[in-house]
Amino acid sequence: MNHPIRPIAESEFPAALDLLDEAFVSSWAPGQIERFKGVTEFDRSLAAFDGDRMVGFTQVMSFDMTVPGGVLPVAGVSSVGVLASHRRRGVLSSLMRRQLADVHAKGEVFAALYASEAAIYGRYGYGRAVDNVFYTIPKHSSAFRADAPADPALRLRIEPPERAREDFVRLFDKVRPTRPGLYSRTAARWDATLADDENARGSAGRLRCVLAEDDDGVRGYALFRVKRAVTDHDVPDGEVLLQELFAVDPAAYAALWRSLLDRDLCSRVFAANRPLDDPVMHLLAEPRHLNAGTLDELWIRLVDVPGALTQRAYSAPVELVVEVDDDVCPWNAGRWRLSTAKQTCERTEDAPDLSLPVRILGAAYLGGRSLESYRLAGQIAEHREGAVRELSAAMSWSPLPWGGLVF
Ligand SMILES: CC(=O)SCCNC(=O)CCNC(=O)[C@H](O)C(C)(C)COP(=O)(O)OP(=O)(O)OC[C@H]1O[C@@H](n2cnc3c(N)ncnc32)[C@H](O)[C@@H]1OP(=O)(O)O
Repeated sequence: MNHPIRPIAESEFPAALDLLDEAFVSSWAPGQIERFKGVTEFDRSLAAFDGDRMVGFTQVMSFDMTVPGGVLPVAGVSSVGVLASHRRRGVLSSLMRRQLADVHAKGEVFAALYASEAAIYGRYGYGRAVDNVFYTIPKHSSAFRADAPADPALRLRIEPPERAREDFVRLFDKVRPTRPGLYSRTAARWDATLADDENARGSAGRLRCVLAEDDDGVRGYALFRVKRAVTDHDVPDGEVLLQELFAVDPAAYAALWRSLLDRDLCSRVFAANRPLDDPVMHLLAEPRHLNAGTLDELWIRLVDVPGALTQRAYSAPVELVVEVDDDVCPWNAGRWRLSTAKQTCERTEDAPDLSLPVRILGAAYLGGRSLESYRLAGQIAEHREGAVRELSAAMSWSPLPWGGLVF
C-alpha cells in the first residue's frame, strides 16, 4: 500500500488539525480546537501517511441513533480530509475501506455521515437517507391559523443558555427516540452545541434561548441568535437565526415559534436545518411564505445488512428476496430473504424479487426515502412486479428522519 493507515495517538492531534485546516481551507480558532478534541475518539481516528507525513484523516464518533422502532449504536463518520498534494490517488478510498472494516469488526450495523459534497460517498455504499429543509419566514406573513394550538398554562422563560443546559439535555433526550436520525449527545457535543465564543458568534450575536414550561416542567426550547440590522431608512430589520427548536407537544412547539416570529426589531426568521415534515408549515396561515429550499442531510451506510434490517421496525409486513450489490463490504453481497413477520433476514439462493446496490438500502433505512422513486430512476431492478412498492411501503416511516445537528 502506498499510504499506510493506522489510528493516531493523542500526541499526533496537532498534525491532524494542520491537515484538516489545509484540506478544508479553514482556520481553527482557539475554542474550536478544544471542542473538536473533546468530541474526538483517538482509537477511532485513522490517518494515512506518506513517510512520516500525515496526508489523510478520518474519524468515527460513537453515537446512539434512533431508527424506525428503536435506537441503535451508529458509527458517525466525520472530519474526512486528504492533503491537496495527495488527492485523487486513492487515499480516501483506502481510508473508507479500512474504516468500514473496523466498524464491521466492532459490531455497529450502520454508519452515518454529513457529506461536504454529494458526489463523494455513494461509491463507498452510503445512500442519501435524509433531506432537510431551510426557510426564511417574513414576520409580516407569519400569522398562524386561527386553530393553532395554545395552552394558557404555558409560560415562556428567557435564560442565558448556559444556565438552562440541564433543561435542554432532559428535553432533547425525551424527543430523541421519537424521530429516526436524531442521535445521542455527549457532554462534549453539548459543549460544542452551546459554544458561544467570538468565533461561534460571527456576525450573528450571542447565543440566546427561550424555554416553554408549565408547573410540571419544561415542554420545549429554542436556541437562536439575532443578527441586528436596520434598513437604509433606519427601520429595524433584524433577523432571527434559529439553531434548534424541540418541543414535546404541539402547544409548546407553537408557542416557541410564535415567540421567535414576534420578536421586536426583527423582520424574519431564518432556519437553516429543519426536518422535511416540520409542523410549522401547518401552523402558518400562508405557508407559501416559508420560502423553503432543501438539501441533503444524513447519509447512511449499512455495514451489516442482515443485522441492520432485523433491528428496525417496519410500517407494513413484507417477505421477499433482496439481491444486494456491495463490492466495498463483500460480506453484504448476495441474496437475503427478509421476513418482517419472523424479524429475520437470512442468506438464500432463491430467485430475487429485486436487485439493488447497498447504497439504496442505506438511503431507505431511516424510513425517509421511497425505493419506488429509485426504481423509476432505473436504479433498482424489479424481478417480480410490485416487489419494490411492497418493500418501499414497509421501510417508510413517520415522522421523517432528520439528524438535526451536523457532526
Ligand atoms: C464526512 C466528511 O467529513 S465530508 C468532508 C470531505 N472532505 C472535504 O470535502 C475536504 C476537501 N476534499 C478532500 O480532502 C479530498 O478531495 C477528498 C477527501 C474529498 C477526496 O480524497 P481523495 O484521496 O482525493 O479521494 P480518492 O483519490 O480516494 O478518490 C476516490 C474517488 O472519489 C472521487 N472523488 C474524490 N473527491 C471527489 C469530489 N469532491 N467530488 C466527486 N468525486 C470525488 C475520485 O475522483 C475517485 O473516483 P474514482 O473511484 O471513480 O476514480
